[in-house]
Amino acid sequence: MDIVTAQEMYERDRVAMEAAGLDGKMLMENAGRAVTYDLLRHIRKEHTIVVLIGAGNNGGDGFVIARTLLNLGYDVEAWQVVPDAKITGDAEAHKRIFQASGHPYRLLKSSEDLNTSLGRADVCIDAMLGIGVKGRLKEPYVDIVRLCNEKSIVRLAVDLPSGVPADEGQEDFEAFQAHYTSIIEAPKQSAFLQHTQPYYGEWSVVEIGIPPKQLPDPRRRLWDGADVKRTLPERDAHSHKGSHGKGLIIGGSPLMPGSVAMTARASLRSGAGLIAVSTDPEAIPAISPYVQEATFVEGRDGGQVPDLEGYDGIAFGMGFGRDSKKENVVERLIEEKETPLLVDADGLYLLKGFLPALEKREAPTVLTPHPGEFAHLSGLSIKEILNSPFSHSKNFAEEHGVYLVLKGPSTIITSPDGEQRVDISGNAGLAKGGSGDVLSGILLSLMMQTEDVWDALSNGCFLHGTTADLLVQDGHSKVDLLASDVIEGLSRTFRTFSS
Ligand SMILES: NC(=O)C1=CN([C@@H]2O[C@H](COP(=O)(O)OP(=O)(O)OC[C@H]3O[C@@H](n4cnc5c(N)ncnc54)[C@H](O)[C@@H]3O)[C@@H](O)[C@H]2O)[C@@H](O)CC1
Ligand SMILES: Nc1ncnc2c1ncn2[C@@H]1O[C@H](COP(=O)(O)OP(=O)(O)O)[C@@H](O)[C@H]1O
Ligand SMILES: [K+]
Repeated sequence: MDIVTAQEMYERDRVAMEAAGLDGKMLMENAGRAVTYDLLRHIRKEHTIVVLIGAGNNGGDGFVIARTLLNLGYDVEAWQVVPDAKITGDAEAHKRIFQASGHPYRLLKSSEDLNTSLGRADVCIDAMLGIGVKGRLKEPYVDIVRLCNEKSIVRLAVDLPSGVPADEGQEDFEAFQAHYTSIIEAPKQSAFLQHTQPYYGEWSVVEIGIPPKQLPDPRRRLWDGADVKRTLPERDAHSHKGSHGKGLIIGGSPLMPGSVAMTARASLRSGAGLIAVSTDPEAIPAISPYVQEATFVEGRDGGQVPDLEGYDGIAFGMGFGRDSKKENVVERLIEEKETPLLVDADGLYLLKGFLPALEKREAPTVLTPHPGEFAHLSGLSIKEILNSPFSHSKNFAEEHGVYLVLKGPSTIITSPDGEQRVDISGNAGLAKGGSGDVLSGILLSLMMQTEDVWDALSNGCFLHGTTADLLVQDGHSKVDLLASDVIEGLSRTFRTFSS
């Protein structure tokens, strides 16, 4: 499923009209009807419904929705919240159809009247503003949004909760707080950002007849379970341990042995053939009982770098420490240019001074920062990153020729040529030390089992988050879930998603 900006969405409407001959009124009818049937899942026959209709095409959708609900026999009050003169174009055409169908609407004169109406209602449908919103809401929208948000009422939004910008990069807004949003055609960037996503509530996407084959590719999409089923490699019956990758994990220290232990165990639980660990010898007794299948390699004494040859993939950094004396390891890893390399956690701090050298590497380099680590690497503030994660990730990945996995509730995975995939699996049970180490292990393992690093990373993020979701659905809670539970839960997720 594509993820679009407002501009890209307008472009889709244009393509539908010019290339396929659909006209705007037809699209609005399709949109309004599709949204109505989607919203009906949240409405009961005995409910009283208020539909709020704004000035643009989102308001036009509102007239279609109100008409469809009235035709179906629901108890609906349609409120046009702007003067008649503001309803123009396709929206005006649908207003005429609404009236010609014998349905009345109420015109907002004072918010007192609307307040009374909302006070009687069970459900409020926000068809005021969509992707056309510019800047902060003006009156009368601010007042109405506040009234709706303070009422104990089911709040459903059409396309976007009014006031929420469609695109990243805008933080100054006030908006309708939806319990559920029925998104038209494709999710907008703001459905995935920390500061705007909560306004959507739950959401899903309705199809309105725009022909997919005619559409430009935004090179930004949601990665879901169907994608995983389609791309996760099968395990060949005649395979041997060498066919599934021999991985090296460099990390851990006497005070942080657990991180590398979890990475190694997660890697093996995700199908890696062999895993070797290079760590401080003092940490080995703490690691080996937890992951008996792993071997240990020498070479961390006195700042020595282990032998890096003969591996199908290397993961570096978890629990390693940030002492700059250890930077020699980074230099050596970059030189080992033909082996895929994943860098996480402390490794990302040590890597910062060597970013320009990454372009020498021939095999893929994968960086897996959370926003704090990405801020350190990029020199941006965490706030800048959270406000515009799509563009900052893209710029960074393209500039340094790396795969960037920017972790969070919506994880954005960017390829060196700027294509993006978003994984929204996972829950706050993962907001705990160790979750990232487990993810690194899964990613290392999947990277070694396919030529397609891009799919491996996307699948790894999905399997990690989905495992946490499955564990929380049954057995665990978000409070008690541990990173090590996620490792043990992988078996169920692989059973579900492997063919
Ligand atoms: N052919 C199309 O273009 C289709 C559009 N659709 C709907 O149309 C929406 C986009 O339509 P529009 O481009 O008309 O945009 P909107 O419906 O978001 O409305 C734009 C209007 O809001 C006003 N406005 C903008 N910012 C404001 C602010 N901060 N405070 C107060 N008023 C503000 C503008 O002056 C303009 O009148 C989509 O979100 C979707 O719901 C659907 O009907 C499908 C087809
Ligand atoms: N609230 C959340 N919802 C969904 N996923 C989350 C949430 N918090 C964290 N995660 C996921 O958990 C992992 C945490 O990684 P990271 O921050 O590196 O943790 P650590 O370094 O403590 O192991 C990432 O994959 C991230 O996407
Ligand atoms: K809306």
